[in-house]
Amino acid sequence: MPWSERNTHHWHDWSLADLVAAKQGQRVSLVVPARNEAATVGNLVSKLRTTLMETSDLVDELVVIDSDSSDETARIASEAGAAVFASAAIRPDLGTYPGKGEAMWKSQFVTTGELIVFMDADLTDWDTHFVRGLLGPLVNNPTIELVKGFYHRPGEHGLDGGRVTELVARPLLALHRPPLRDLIQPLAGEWSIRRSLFERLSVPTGYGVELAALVDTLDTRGMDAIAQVDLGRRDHSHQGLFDLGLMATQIVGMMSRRLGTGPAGDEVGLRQYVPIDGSTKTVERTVSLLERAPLPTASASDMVG
Ligand SMILES: O=c1ccn([C@@H]2O[C@H](COP(=O)(O)OP(=O)(O)O[C@H]3O[C@H](CO)[C@@H](O)[C@H](O)[C@H]3O)[C@@H](O)[C@H]2O)c(=O)[nH]1
Ligand SMILES: O=C(O)[C@H](O)COP(=O)(O)O
Repeated sequence: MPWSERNTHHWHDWSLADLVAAKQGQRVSLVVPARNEAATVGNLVSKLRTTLMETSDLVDELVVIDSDSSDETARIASEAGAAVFASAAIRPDLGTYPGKGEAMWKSQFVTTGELIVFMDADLTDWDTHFVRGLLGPLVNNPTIELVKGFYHRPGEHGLDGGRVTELVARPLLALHRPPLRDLIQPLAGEWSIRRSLFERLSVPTGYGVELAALVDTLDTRGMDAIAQVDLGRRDHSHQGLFDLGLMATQIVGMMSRRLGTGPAGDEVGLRQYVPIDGSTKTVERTVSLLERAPLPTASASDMVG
């Protein structure tokens, strides 16, 4: 039976009660990295808390990592019932960098669960069963170490992926890691992982984090350590194409590094051109390709370069 049949599941394959019973002895940490998500984080946290912590025992801790927000994200998340940590304030001795991957990497120092579930904070169409689905394979199958969500993305460009998924992630995987083509949403922000694996991964501080986790899990553990789960429908707030260029650069940079063809340093200069008043403005953007080293050896000067 091919991987896509063996290791593809649906969130309703497991009941909440069965999962709570099956996870016995293992703690679950739900981690939400958030940068300026005041509009959505409160509702997200309170729904997750009520359903998965108060009326059931599936999640043991719900942690929002505030990724240098300049809005009310931290206060709103805290009032909704999350434990909130500023990414920059976690282990300051290790330094601090901007980015989603950095927030996720730092979460390891303030969580205790053997099982970690990540969820984006900007979801607009979602439900708490996402967490249930992402835990199903981890709780029930000891060989599974990383679980990726996938979903229908309503109204998105007539395809089921986003713009970076279709134009960057899928082509990169086709060229360089064909087994991962079976992942329907390789960039999904909703995924879960055993702590024992996460702490051994190099973690790009920016948006390369999702694809790097997949590539490195494939390379070190094989496809049989990965599962994917149909979570139904999902929608989120969308970045403009200009900013997705930065995300794409980080993802291509992460892959180049793994192919041994990455740039010498941890930064690249992305040049973009913006039409303004009939002329073209050149915008220079510095894009970080920095990666945090696997946890046991990490220190401020111990970055992957
Ligand atoms: O510096 C940052 C940037 C973003 N975020 C949070 O990360 C999540 C996802 O960020 P977003 O900018 O909405 O990403 P998308 O454009 O939706 O990108 C998709 O693709 C990315 C690359 O794989 C993934 O990291 C995302 O989770 C996935 O939703 C949100 O909660 C953000 O608040 C941070 O915590 N720090
Ligand atoms: O998965 C992606 O490609 C990014 O999340 C962007 O998605 P979008 O094109 O739907 O905004």
